[in-house]
Amino acid sequence: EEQEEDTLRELRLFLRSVTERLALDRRFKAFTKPVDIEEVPDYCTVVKQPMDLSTVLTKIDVHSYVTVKEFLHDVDLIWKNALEYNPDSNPTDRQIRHRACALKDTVHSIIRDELDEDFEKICQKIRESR
Ligand SMILES: O=C(C1CCC1)N1C[C@@H]2C[C@H]3C[C@@H](O)[C@@H](O)[C@]2(C1)O3
Repeated sequence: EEQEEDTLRELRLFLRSVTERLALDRRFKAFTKPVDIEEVPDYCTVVKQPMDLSTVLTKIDVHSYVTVKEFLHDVDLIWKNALEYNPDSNPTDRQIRHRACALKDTVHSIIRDELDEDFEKICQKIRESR
């Protein structure tokens, strides 16, 4: 009902605010756009579900997320994909993994600091009802 749409509108505003902060952080520039599969032809053979911050913003706007948990699942994909595709001990891979870990830790810290657990509980009830 209308109250549910009010809740989901507030969820989208919160998720946009979090995602935009991440996208503005220079450490996370490599995560802002999809990996260019013309530049990296084997990427899709290694990474089964590519994800990036611009895709997360699009998913917010098309109402793909009904809970913060679903949003965090996608941001965690960005982190896991980066570790999976860049596992080696060379400085480039290490820098990507360091930044991926910072992305994951930063988003979880923002959520812990700014999300009311009762709000997420209401979102979960809406998700279970659909
Ligand atoms: O995994 C990624 C992105 C970094 C986080 C997401 N890429 C795979 C390629 C390997 C490495 C160096 C460049 O070849 C560049 O194309 C990529 C992009 O970085």
